[in-house]
Amino acid sequence: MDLSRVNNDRGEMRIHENLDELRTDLADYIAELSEAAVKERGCFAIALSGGSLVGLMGKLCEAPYNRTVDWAKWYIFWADERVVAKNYSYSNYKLAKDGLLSKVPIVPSHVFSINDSVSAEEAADEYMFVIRQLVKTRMVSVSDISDCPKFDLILLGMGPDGHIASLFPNYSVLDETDEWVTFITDSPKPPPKRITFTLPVINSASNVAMVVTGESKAEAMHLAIDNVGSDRPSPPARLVQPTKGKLVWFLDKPAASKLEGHQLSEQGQCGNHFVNNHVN
Ligand SMILES: O=C(O)[C@H](O)[C@@H](O)[C@H](O)[C@H](O)COP(=O)(O)O
Repeated sequence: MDLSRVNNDRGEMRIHENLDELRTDLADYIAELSEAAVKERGCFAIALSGGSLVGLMGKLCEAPYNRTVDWAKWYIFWADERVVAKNYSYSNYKLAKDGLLSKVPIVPSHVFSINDSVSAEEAADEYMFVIRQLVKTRMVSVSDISDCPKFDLILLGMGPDGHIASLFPNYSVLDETDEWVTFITDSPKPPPKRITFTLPVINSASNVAMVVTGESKAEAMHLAIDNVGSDRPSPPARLVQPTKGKLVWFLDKPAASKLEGHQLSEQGQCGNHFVNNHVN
């Protein structure tokens, strides 16, 4: 696999030559984390997002992963969800069900989708209650420095404006520290009503993967990673900083194209952030 890997204070960057290689690397990464969590604590608590992410996880439905992953031990959540009916094309649950969950032997009672028949506020409260029960039984671990749930893996995409989950730039929910799950009713990306994990929950996870592809994300990636100075906007993605967990960025070259040092590393030289380390 032709890939450049770099570690810096913003996590590990994995920049892929093409989407097919990114898909394989992402499937390997998720399968390895699942195996480690099942070995260590008997189950794997994973939170998904919407957008292109589920499509990029598609290799998990294929050999060898469809047979080797211990699907019965997976407990599935959503880091954010649109408050719409589950059969509606906007639903992140439907996206994941159609693209992944219906194709592998997941236990239906391990799939924790939101209540879509109540208000966004009630859906967020109920979802927090559900997670609280699972933390009590340790199906979801708990952070050792706060009372936050510690998911084994939270998978996030990023919008061109730098939003993650349903935490959009300049929204007050970015400052929410009391709740695990909160809501908005005026999302700039449709549909308007959404629930979302808060930053303390995201940053308490054992592992966070940011999966970001396409040139439209290049500027937001630059603002999320590089030291751009306080006069430039700081996108929500910059606030993803797991306290004790590990952060990995899965990028394609267009998404990475504005990162400092990327062009230099493309020419085989060392940039500020990038040292080419080709892994086979
Ligand atoms: O439900 C949602 O809208 C998402 O969870 C959202 O945060 C998404 O992950 C990003 O907007 C990236 O989406 P793309 O990968 O499709 O650009």
